[in-house]
Amino acid sequence: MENIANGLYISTSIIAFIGVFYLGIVSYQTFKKDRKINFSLKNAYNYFLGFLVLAPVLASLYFFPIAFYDQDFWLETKSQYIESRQALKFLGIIILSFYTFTRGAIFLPHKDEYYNIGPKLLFLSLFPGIASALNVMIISKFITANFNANYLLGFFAVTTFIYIITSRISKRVTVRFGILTAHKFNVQVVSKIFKIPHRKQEQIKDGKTYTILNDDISSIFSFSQGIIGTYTNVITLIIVEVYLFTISWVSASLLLGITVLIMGIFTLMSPQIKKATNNSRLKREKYSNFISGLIHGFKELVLHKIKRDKYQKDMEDSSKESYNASQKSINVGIDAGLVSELSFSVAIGISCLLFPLIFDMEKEVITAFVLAVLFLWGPVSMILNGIPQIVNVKVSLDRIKAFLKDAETEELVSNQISEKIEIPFVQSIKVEDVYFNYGEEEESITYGVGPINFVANEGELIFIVGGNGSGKTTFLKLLIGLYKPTSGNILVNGSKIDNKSLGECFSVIYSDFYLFQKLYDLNEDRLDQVNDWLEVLQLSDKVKIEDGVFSTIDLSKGQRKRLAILKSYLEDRPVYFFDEVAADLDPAFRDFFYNELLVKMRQEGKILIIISHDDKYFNLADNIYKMEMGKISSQTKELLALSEQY
Ligand SMILES: Nc1ncnc2c1ncn2[C@@H]1O[C@H](COP(=O)(O)OP(=O)(O)OP(=O)(O)O)[C@@H](O)[C@H]1O
Repeated sequence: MENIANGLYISTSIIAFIGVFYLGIVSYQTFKKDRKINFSLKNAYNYFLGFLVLAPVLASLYFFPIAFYDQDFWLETKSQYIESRQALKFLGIIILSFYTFTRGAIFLPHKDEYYNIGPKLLFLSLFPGIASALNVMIISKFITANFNANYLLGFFAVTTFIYIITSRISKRVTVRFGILTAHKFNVQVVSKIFKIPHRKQEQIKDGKTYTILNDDISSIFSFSQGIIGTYTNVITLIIVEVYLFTISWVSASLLLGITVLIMGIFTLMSPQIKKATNNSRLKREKYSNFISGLIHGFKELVLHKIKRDKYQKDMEDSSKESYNASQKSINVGIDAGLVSELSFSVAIGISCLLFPLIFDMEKEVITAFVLAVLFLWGPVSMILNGIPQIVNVKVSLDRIKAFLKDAETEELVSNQISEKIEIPFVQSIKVEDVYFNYGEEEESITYGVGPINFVANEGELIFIVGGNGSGKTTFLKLLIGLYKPTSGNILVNGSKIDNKSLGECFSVIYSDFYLFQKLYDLNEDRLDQVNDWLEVLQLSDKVKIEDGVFSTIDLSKGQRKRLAILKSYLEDRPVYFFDEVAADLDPAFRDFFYNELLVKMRQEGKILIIISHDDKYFNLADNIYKMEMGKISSQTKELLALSEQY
């Protein structure tokens, strides 16, 4: 009894310490203004609801000694009983205070939801673990000892109630936790993707990005779900193992040894699981590339049976390969699981059949032991199932980390140079001896452009001409900061600026542009001109702009181009770069584009750089540059008119 009282005081101190520690953190976060007061009715309801869960917990403190030690526990006058009773009452008061104060943090929510959910989850998920361990102890006590079944039944009812209620809350919070974790990773990955240098991003296959955003993040979601279950089961395992020690230390030691052994088996097998999982993810990437081809190349594929059938076959093969690889990684997990189950069965066999003979154990003890061990089977296999998931998530995290590594370097570079440069007005943009190489230097075949020297001033209209592969698009990407020059400088208003800020100066329409339904960047001052522009673009009966969103983008190619031009105009940036924009426009609208729109924009002081083959309009140009074999040269209009080689 004295031991029990001491044990209770130790538990009480631990709970009090955790409570004070948590309150310290909450106070610090409140001081740092990370938490703000929020007295809502919902919060108050949740807070008081918690007392309903707490009531049976406190009731179980009353029932526990009656059920497990002495039916007259609360009546006995012996000093040890009085001491234990006091310790138990003290524990009750501390549990009540713990809830009252720590749960009070609900009225001071943290701005990062993790801080609200995390402690709640860790705390709540303890209960189902403790409750199910207590249930085993009750049943095993019922078999082995001569106790009044009514008390045990009462206690059983209380623990079951606690189990159900806390499981329900904990599972719901777990889902929230999983969603939050997956969302957080999603946000992180997407924000990093924007920081990957464009050249690197071009080299990453679609399949990789899809797999990272789908498979890897899903595996983080599943893991965050599983890990809480594992935590609850580990609590059950620890309590029941401790209990087993009180029944038979020999058998319990064996069981503990086996548990450690099983963990060891999994640790040894985890490199194999990791290798198989990694391989399956790579196969999945390959399959995702086929999905990308199916979406983007659908028109090409669907036209001819032979193409369609061959592509479908390749896709099926890749799908099979990907699932076979997953099967391999699952198989390794299954083998590890079976070895563990076998070890567990051997442990039961030895402790139930062999040890009783050797150590002369009583039948009741064996029965209680077997019962508890059999009960443990469920939590143990759930813990074991969770281990491959841990490996799985490790693979996903490593892949995400590797994927983002390039992004980190780019972020660092841009942070060093730029400090929120805003360029409202560009007077001149100058390119000085810029070179760029596509391949790495050690590669035998590399393609590069340079030297490029180019200048454009406010209110100038400049044409870029050149044959296929001469380097026009590469020059465009260099000028707008998508590619970083291998050497040379790009100056805006005479000053060197970094790539990111360079991009801010431009509004660009690429030859393979993507039209978003929402206008993410528009100058509100220009909004009142929208209807007039839609009229001019002959789109007013097709498209409306409401709250910055096009009512539709399901239009013909030429109409979409017109919409892209409007979108670009609404962006109102100082420099415009259009790559083959007029190519899909009908003659009337092409005329409007060159003779009216560009002229109007030039009058507004914009710098206009146009990649074009429309020699008919070259007379509008202030300057014409010609690209050949990656080099650029300024040409007079007259010279170009004589030459037909662009
Ligand atoms: N992503 C890339 N990786 C490697 N080389 C590339 C890449 N893009 C272009 N190139 C090479 O760079 C050269 C210039 O290509 P670029 O796209 O700039 O030419 P272009 O003048 O725009 O051609 P086009 O009129 O056909 O669009 C070409 O020889 C091409 O093979």
